[in-house]
Amino acid sequence: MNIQDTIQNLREELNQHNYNYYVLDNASISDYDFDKKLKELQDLEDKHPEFFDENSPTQRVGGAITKNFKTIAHEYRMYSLDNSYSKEDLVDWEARIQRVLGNVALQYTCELKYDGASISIKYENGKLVQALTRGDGFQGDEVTNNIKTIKSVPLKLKGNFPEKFDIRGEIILPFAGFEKMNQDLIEIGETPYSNPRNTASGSLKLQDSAEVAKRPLECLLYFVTGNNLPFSSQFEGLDSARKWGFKVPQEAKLANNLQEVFDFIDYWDTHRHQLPYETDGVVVKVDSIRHQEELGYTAKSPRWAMAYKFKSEQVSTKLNSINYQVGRTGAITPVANLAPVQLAGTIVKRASLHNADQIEKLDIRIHDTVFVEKGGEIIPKIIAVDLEKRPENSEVTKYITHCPECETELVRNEGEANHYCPNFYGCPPQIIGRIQHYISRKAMDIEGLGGETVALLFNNGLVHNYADLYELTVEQILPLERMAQKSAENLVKGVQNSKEIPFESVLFALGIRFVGETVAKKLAKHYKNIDALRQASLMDLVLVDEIGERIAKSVIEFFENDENQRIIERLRNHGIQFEIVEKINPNATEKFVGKTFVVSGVFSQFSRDELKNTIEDNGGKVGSSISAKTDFVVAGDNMGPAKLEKATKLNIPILSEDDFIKKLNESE
Ligand SMILES: NC(=O)c1ccc[n+]([C@@H]2O[C@H](COP(=O)([O-])OP(=O)(O)OC[C@H]3O[C@@H](n4cnc5c(N)ncnc54)[C@H](O)[C@@H]3O)[C@@H](O)[C@H]2O)c1
Ligand SMILES: [Zn+2]
Repeated sequence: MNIQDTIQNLREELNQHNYNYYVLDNASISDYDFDKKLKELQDLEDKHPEFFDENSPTQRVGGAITKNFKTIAHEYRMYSLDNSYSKEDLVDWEARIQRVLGNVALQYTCELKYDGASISIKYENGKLVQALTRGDGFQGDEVTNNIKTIKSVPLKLKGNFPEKFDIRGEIILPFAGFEKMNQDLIEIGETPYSNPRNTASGSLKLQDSAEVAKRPLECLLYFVTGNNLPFSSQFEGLDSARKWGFKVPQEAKLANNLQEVFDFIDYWDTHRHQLPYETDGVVVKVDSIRHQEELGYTAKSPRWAMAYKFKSEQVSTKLNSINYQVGRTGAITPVANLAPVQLAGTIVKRASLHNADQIEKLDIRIHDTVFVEKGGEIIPKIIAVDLEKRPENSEVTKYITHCPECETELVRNEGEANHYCPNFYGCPPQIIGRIQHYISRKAMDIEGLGGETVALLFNNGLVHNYADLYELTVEQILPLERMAQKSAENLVKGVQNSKEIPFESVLFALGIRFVGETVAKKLAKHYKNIDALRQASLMDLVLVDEIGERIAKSVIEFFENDENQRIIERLRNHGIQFEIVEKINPNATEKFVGKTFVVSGVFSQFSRDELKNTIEDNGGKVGSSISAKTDFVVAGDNMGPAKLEKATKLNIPILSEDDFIKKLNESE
């Protein structure tokens, strides 16, 4: 291949990766490999300036605009950052700067590099007016409504702010929130998200801002841009932004020379794992804005800033074997057993392999030497195989075809990543898992009974499903390992007490696939009792607010099953709550009887659920979409434009939150 073709191929390949990464939020190579290829291209282009192309990925910001949002041009361009991987790179950078500025003394602002999705937010007269993604740097997606749902983004500023400016920051998902989201997904049998960055970036592009509001996103700010700004350095800029009400991390430091920059880098290279969010490096910025202006920009990044990337914590180790775990919903998860190795402060023995596709994509084989990385995931993951160390007689991994626990043939539904064991009622880990879920805190909250005891009860033939729990006696339990009179009595008592648990938690406890806590609440509220839910048709179910076809089908399948019907009858005979107990609200009135409301947007004094409850408590109905039957629309902070248009067209009065409260307090 000649040089020109090599360059062309690299450009095409990198463009495809950019698309996967920025548009689909689904990278197909590691960042490390991506950066290596980009560097390779840069080197070739430097050596062969005759093949220069302003559209090369080395010359352009990698992101892209999507078609799902309004495209708007940035008033001030958004740039990327130059990368450095060593302190020598920074020394060279300072020398380049001093060639431009002369031998002036330089101060640097050092900041952490937050790993999320960049955002530019425009404020006018102290009010948030617009938020754009970086897009291709010239124009971005308008995601104002989604950004407004993030609690740390001020809608109104305080203090002495300029009349008009843009502020730049990063939308991130802190580890705790990310893990909670994943825990919720795992609980209902869904595949967890792969890392916080992609999840944050994907969240920005959701169409329904009410969905975005549920995600624990945060916005960390690092740069103010505009005309006539009231500060003359980056460090002062950060401080001003803090005073106007923005969340600007306090870790930023002013360094008086490169040595102090290195100290900052060294400190955070070891302490970054204690931060509540992910950072992949440090950003070093020439502090004086006058100097920044003098230095200017390349096609892709400012000359006055440099990202220093931490070496991602990677180790190589041997893959000894692959285990296949069966979850409570029957989903199969392959797990790699590794030769124990030290990584990011812990000893790693296992790594997630996700699913069959992942194994095939990376061509992971037993006895391979693999690279393991610890990112924002709960357990580390394998990112590549060291092919040079592959043993000669190595064989392609054959994914299992039968359940390792019950030997049933596995199935894989179209469009799903995981294989399933369909032996719902005979596969031990599924049975045990279902009972463990049933007794868990958010479900039936059974005190005196833990996950291990459930397994013990099952293995001793005492329970086969959660209805069996209610027939356990102290005499039956006592002979079990480590079981004393007192604990046996507590167990039986705990089980009996669970008869008080309200219907919505019972519905969650049943463990219907895709029916998590929130969905269970919705269904309980809508149908009021289990018989109404059991008789609901597919059509009927999907009409319930926020219930999609996938959930609806799963509910129907659950109730069609004879075994489930029998178990439910037994639970009913034991006195489990199968209908909602209406709370009597002393503030309830009849003032909204016969009126249908549609609620849209985000509110400051109510959560959406509280607002809906208030309407219902006062006799009104809450509709899911605007139609001729709607009497009022209650509009929060960022009602969707389509809804607004529809309401106006149909001449339906739109109430602000304040209007609604006024109406509520009006005498009848
Ligand atoms: N794996 C893949 O397929 C793939 C594809 C494309 C890009 N990538 C990865 O994405 C990265 C390149 O993306 P990029 O062009 O957005 O550059 P970048 O993420 O390396 O740096 C620029 C961005 O850093 C952010 N940032 C965070 N903290 C900041 C701070 N304190 N000050 C200023 N900016 C801050 C800003 O949003 C800015 O846009 C590389 O790490 C690359 O490996 C990977
Ligand atoms: Zn099985």
